[in-house]
Order: sequence, then structure tokens, then C-alpha cells
Amino acid sequence: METPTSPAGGMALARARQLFFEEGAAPGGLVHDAVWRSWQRCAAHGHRSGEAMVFNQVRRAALDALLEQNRQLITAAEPAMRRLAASMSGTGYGLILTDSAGLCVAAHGPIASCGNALRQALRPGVDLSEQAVGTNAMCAAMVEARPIGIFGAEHYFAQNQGFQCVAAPIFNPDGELAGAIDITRDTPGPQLGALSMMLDCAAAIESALLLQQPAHTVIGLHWHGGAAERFGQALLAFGADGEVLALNSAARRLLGVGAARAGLRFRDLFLGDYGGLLAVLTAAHPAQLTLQSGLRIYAQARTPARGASVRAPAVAAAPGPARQAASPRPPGVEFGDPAVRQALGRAVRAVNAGLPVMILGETGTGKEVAARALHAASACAAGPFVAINCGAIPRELIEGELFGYADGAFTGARRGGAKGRLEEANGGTLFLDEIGDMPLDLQTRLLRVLESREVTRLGESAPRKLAIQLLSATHQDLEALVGAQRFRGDLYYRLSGMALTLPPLRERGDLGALIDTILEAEGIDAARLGVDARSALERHAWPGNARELRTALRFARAMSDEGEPILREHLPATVVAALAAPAPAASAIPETPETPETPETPETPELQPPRDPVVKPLKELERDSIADALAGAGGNITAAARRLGISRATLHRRLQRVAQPPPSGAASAGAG
Ligand SMILES: Nc1ncnc2c1ncn2[C@@H]1O[C@H](COP(=O)(O)OP(=O)(O)OP(=O)(O)O)[C@@H](O)[C@H]1O
Repeated sequence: METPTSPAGGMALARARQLFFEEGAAPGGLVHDAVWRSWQRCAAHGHRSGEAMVFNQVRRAALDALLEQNRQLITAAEPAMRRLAASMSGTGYGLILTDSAGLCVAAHGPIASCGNALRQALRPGVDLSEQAVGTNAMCAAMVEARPIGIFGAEHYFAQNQGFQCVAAPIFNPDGELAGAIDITRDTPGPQLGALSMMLDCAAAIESALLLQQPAHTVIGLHWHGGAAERFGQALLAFGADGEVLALNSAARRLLGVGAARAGLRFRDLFLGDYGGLLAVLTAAHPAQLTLQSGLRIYAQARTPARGASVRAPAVAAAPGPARQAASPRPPGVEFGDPAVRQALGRAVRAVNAGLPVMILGETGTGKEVAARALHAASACAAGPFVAINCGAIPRELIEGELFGYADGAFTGARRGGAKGRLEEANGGTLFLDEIGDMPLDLQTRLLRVLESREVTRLGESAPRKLAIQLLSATHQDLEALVGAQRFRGDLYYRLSGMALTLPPLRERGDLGALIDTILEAEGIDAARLGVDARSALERHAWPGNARELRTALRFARAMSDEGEPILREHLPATVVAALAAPAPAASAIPETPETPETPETPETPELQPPRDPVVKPLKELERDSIADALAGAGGNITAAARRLGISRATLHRRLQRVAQPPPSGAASAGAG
């Protein structure tokens, strides 16, 4: 009688009800103990078995709040519920997801074929707690922390005795009760399959809940290295230093970990260290791990559904967790696109949880802008923001620049030594831009610093403590670089606690708002932008992304008279060229005949060899702006790049280009 997953015998149950409800006596072994305990709780609420009960739904405003509070659970349950709904179709079963208080937060059901009572229960917002509707499977399963079936007369209220229900509890990655999943019908009959389906469904929801959490690595565990598909079941999420961030129930069972896991680390569970696991972990092949008991088990990298894994740098624009962190929006920056806003909000949460965030995106998508915004929205906002462009520092200077040096460490070393950029970032954020360009030997050194959280200056032996928040960015495919052994896999894992992917401008939905924001930031009155010019901007594909847009608006300002309208002809040729390209429809006539015909849109917004007269001022303008910026910054490349709103690497590239003679046959535009 201890496993209430099948109904107690009819005679025994009738006698149990008589004993409990009429004689006030214990039903002994005539009913499952879990059912009896539930009856006792219902009696303690003051209910009588024969009284009329109703399925009450919370009010509209409370329903919205309830669904919002449980968004993470609902989102995690949605795929499994959809699949189950398909296999239940035509069977008379309904499917209910409740929160931990027994309130229905999602339901699927055969509305047409089921009876009125079940129809009433199958609505989000209905209070299905024991206090409201008496003994039921979801509440019993949550109280007993195991799957339970409640059949017919096991229900406390006589009115509910037509129900047959089976439920399994759902625990969140902290081991706390999140809710229950339940399958119910109002016709008698065998319950074959219901229990196992609820168990599997609860496990799938728990895994989905875990995969919603930002984590450095999520691994799937199993005791044998055979069937790869089983690696999804016991999941374990680690932070960047091997701290256990989350486990699902299957992992708790496998590892014998209870709800409390504060301070639990990789080495408390396994022999060896976390870095060792990272070195061998792949999604394709099981890696062997040894438990502290000496037993061997197998681990594989899991690719989470969204955003939070080392193996999945892409951040999908899927609905996020219930408690969204506010997306940062510093002045002069536009993150109006919902996918970008959501991804940034998640990244703020990751940063504040101590996870390093790797920002991915094409050139000019705003990776540095995003890094600064994350810093400004983080708990370290009061500390320094130190950006290092790993591709721009000359090879021979990089070590000293990053790690600092002691007095007399090398010829020309500053007296008294100097702090490196890493030390400068202490208490704040270190932003490693163009991380894919970092030389391999420095990657090794950087990895050591990040793991030990200590830095040793060149020529010194005593390490200094470092407390930094880590952000990095690249436009390269780092996984491919790891595959080609040009980037260390362990450093990649160390840096990508969460990947934040910035979409290219052509895929963003906030181009109009971004144009206005940049106009304002550049001090250009938005009213000056003519309709034709705006529509040209809106139709351009922006291969150079936000940077190209900013440059185009600066160009338009330079080409137009102060206070006069900005027209299409004031825009760079590359932008209006898009309009001159053949339209898919019959007519390829440009909107304004005076627009000069320009060649097809070049791949990058940067200067192409001058091919028509309109390109000439652009190149001259670039050379002049660079010269101005360098003059204003006293010749300092970093400061000049900052003035121009470009990275140091880009400035180096552009300096080289403007210094080059024009290609033969081209107009002598701007080569200085
Ligand atoms: N969200 C935004 N709102 C306003 N301006 C933006 C935004 N994103 C980028 N920009 C502008 O675009 C330019 C390029 O931004 P940023 O340097 O951050 O790009 P990036 O992706 O780091 O480029 P790269 O890969 O070449 O280093 C800057 O002038 C910046 O001000």
C-alpha cells in the first residue's frame, strides 16, 4: 500500500472511507498512506467529504501575475506538454501543469469530450490546491516528493470521485519544488502508461529548467558510455571555476546530492579538476569521469536550448526566463530590437552571477558598445572598464602591456615598473576585444591568470590578486579556431560562460530608432533627414552594421549644409547604390533620376577603390577625420580610435589603407 500509483481495491477503499469519514478512525492499511495523509490535511482545513466544491479561477490581473511568475516553468514545460497533448488526443485525458502552490498555470485537454468538472479544472488560474479541491494527484505528488496516482474514491471530496489522475513533482535546478505535471481523465479505465509518461515529462521539464540557467558548461552524465541519447538525463551545470550551479533530479540521484549544494564544486564530486574535464569534454564522445567513490561514469557536453552554454555560442531570441534582468541602455546607444534587448538582459544576469560573457557578432554590430553597456549595468559599474584589443597590440609589447612589469624588467622599462592592463581592471571589467587574434603563447599565460585569479608582473615572482569581471568579443568562429588548434579550447571554455550574439543590423528590427539615436548622438537634428534619404538608409543592407550607419550619417552631415535638409545625394555612394541595383519587379528605375548610378554595394562599408566621383570625398573625409583624431589625441592611437568610434585594429587597418596609393586607373582620391 506504500506506492499509490494504482488504485486501492474497491472494497478496501469503501471501508477506509467509512472508517475515516464516518467513524473518525485510522483506515490502517486499507488505503495508501499518502492518500490517508492527504485526507488528514483536508480534514485539518475544515473540509467535509460531502460538501460541494467549485473550481475557482483567480481574477484576470492575478492570472497575468501568476503566469508571469511562472514563465520559466511554463516555457520549460511547453515542448513536453505539446508532445503529450498529441499522444493524449482522443483519449479523454487532460494535462495540467501547476505551480508549487497547486495553481494551474497551463493545461491541455479534450474540452469537447470531457465532463464539466474536468473542463472547469483545465483552465490556467484555477486553484487546484488541496485546500481548494481536496486530495488530488498533483498536490499529493508535491507533498510526498514522488509520482503519485489518485484514483476515484481516493479523492477526498465525493464530487471528485469520477477523476483518475496521475502526477509527478517538478523540481527546479536548486532542488526546490517548482510545480507538478498531471494527467487526469474523468472516465474509469486502466491507467497504463500514465505514470511513466508523467515521470519522463517531469524529467524533461527539469532538464529544460536547468538549461535556461546561464552556466559555463552543462554536462550530461550516465553510468555507461554507450547510448549517447541517455546523456540528456542527468544534467549538471558548472560555473567558470568548476562550482556546481545547478543539477536536475536525475543528477541529484546519480550523485547523491540533496537540495543543499551551497559551495559544492567539481572536485567535491569527482577526482581531478574542472580544467581537466574541459580539456577532454566534447558533445560528440563520452569522456570518463571518476566519482569520489572511485566509480567511473561518463560525461558529454550538452548544448542547451538557449544562450547559456560554452558549446552553444548562439543566443536564440526565445522567450526568456520569468525574471528578466533589465536591458542596459546607455545614452547614444539603441537596443530597441527585442532579441538584442532580451539577450543583453540575460547577459547582465550572467555577468552579475560571475560568469564571463563572450560577445559575438559581425564587425560593427556593437560588440564594444554592448560590453560597455554590460559593465555599466553590472555590479562592478563603479570600477574601471579596461578594453584591450588583442589584435592591435604589437606582439613584442603585449606581454608587458597585459601583465605589467617590474622595475628594470627589460631595456626601456619604466622606472618603478608598471601595472598591466589586467591589474588596471581590478575591481571592474576587463574587456578582451578580438580575442581570436591573441597569440597562442599568451593564451596560455592568460588562462593561468584567469584560473588562479592572480597576475605576476614580468620580472617579478610574487603574484598579485585580481578581482575582475571578464568580457570578451570576437567576429571570428572561435570553435573553428579551436578545431584548427589556433585557439586553446580550455581558454575558450573559460571565456564563454555565456555567449551573447549581436545580430547584424539587417536582421534587427530597430533600424529607424538606431538612425534617430545616432543622429542625436552626432548632434544632427533628426528633422533634417529627408524622407528619401531615410528610406535609402532603411533599404540599405548595412554590411558594416551600426558602424557603417554612423559613418554614413557623419558623411551626410559633412556633405550637406548646416541646418539644410539631408537628401539622398548627401549619403555615401555605397548606400544609394542599393537603390540603383535592379529591383525584383519589372522596373529598375531609381527613385530620383539625379541619383548617380553607382556600382553594386561593396561587401564592407569601408572604402572601396574609388570607382566614381562620389567615392572620392568619402576617402578624403576618412583621411581627414583620421588626421584630425590623431592630432586631437596627441598621436595616441588608442585615444584617436576612441574619438573615431572605431577599434584600434580598425584604425591601424585604415591608416595603412589611406597611406596606400590608389589602385591603378583609379582617380587619385585621397591617398596621402
Ligand atoms: N546599439 C548601438 N547604438 C548606437 N550606436 C551603436 C550601437 N552599436 C554600435 N554602435 C556604433 O557602431 C560603431 C561600432 O561599434 P563597436 O565598436 O561596438 O562595434 P564592434 O562590433 O565592436 O566592431 P569591431 O568588431 O570592428 O570591433 C560605434 O560607432 C558605435 O557607436
